Amino acid sequence: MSTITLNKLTTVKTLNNIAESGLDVFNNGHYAIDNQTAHPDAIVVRSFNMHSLELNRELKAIARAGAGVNNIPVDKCTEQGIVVFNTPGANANAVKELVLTTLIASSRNLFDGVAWAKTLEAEGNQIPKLVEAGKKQFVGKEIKGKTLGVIGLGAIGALVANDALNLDMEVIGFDPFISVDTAWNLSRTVHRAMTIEQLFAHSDFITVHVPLTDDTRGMFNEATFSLMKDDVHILNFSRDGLVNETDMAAALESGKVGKYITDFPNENVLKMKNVVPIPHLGASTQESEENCAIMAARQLKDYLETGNIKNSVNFPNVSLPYSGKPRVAAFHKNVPNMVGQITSAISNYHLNIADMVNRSRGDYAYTMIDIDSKVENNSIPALEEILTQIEGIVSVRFI
Ligand SMILES: NC(=O)c1ccc[n+]([C@@H]2O[C@H](COP(=O)([O-])OP(=O)(O)OC[C@H]3O[C@@H](n4cnc5c(N)ncnc54)[C@H](O)[C@@H]3O)[C@@H](O)[C@H]2O)c1
Ligand SMILES: O=C(O)CC[C@@H](O)C(=O)O
Repeated sequence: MSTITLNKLTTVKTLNNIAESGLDVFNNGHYAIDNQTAHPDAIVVRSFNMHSLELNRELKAIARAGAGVNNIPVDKCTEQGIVVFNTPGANANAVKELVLTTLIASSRNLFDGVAWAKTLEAEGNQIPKLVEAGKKQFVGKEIKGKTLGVIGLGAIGALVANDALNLDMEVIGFDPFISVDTAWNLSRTVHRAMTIEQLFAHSDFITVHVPLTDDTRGMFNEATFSLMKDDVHILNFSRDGLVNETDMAAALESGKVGKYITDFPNENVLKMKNVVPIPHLGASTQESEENCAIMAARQLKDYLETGNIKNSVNFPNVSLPYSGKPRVAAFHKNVPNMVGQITSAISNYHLNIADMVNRSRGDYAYTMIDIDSKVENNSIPALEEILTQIEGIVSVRFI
């Protein structure tokens, strides 16, 4: 259990390179960007692995400028009342463009062909003749009329599915947890696979756009490869852990998998036959980096300044219009009578409640209470102390 209060100058630490336009959001005199501090109030991160990082007592929130949060110890953050945000959809177009680019380029053996052409540099005026003689080794396949299986129809998967239809592909999608918003945006001509096995059986190309979780880890393995068409091309712009790399290496050797296009090279991947290793470039566009940084920073700033939560992966979305009245924001266990105990403690202090909101998510809940009278600065620590002593309270903040 920890008690936290907002400092005069709020310290934000960045663990990766974050676009300037995002950091500019904090440029109002109330924040200090300090990448050396061990006591940040907030962290902005991209892919930095935070699992072995100590979460300091002052830390209130972490914003992931991107989609995947498997580099963040989300459960530990929840237990400590640290809000984790991500930026849904902010880099989806960048990833979609690279998926479609590499889908076509690898089907046409473009990467191998270009690499081969460069080896001819020393051949002088023989180059055109050698090109015409050698190009037959790179004859590819068109994607028109082929079937693309899309696993995960979220922000990226839905964009890929819709645009692949416009490239005259057949598209089959699988997502048992599809959101209503995405379902509305998805073309009606995307075929719905009722099981992932159905998708495996019908696809010439498979692209995966799901988060890495305990359920999805290793979903591409010897058993699932055996359900796929021979020479299937697999595109992985999601996470390396979705693929059993030993099984993938064997499937590429045997030709069961014709090509493996992955955004996650490592020492195993680079040894594989017919692999197309891309150095994690899915979200690496100026537009996407700016979109993610600005969205992450705005969400973080809003939370620090008003307590409102939008796009958190571990706490509920909560919005209470901020009137400037003193506000108590409390994280607590999602158990009976927490709100009753918090409001009683406040009224016992002779403070009147103007407005309040309570939302729960899983085992935890968040309550914000606006107080209708001035709260003297010297009484805040005592009230904080009383609130934090309530059993089930994780953290309390006065805004
Ligand atoms: N290569 C990159 O640079 C890059 C960039 C952005 C995202 N990503 C990765 O891509 C993933 C997807 O990103 P997004 O923005 O589309 O996320 P998203 O949350 O919008 O979509 C994920 C979708 O996967 C679905 N899903 C979850 N479990 C599933 C399962 N077992 N089977 C089928 N569908 C399942 C969800 O219902 C959701 O619709 C991220 O989690 C991240 O790991 C990589
Ligand atoms: O920050 C990046 O460059 C990659 C982000 C990407 O992996 C994500 O999950 O959004």
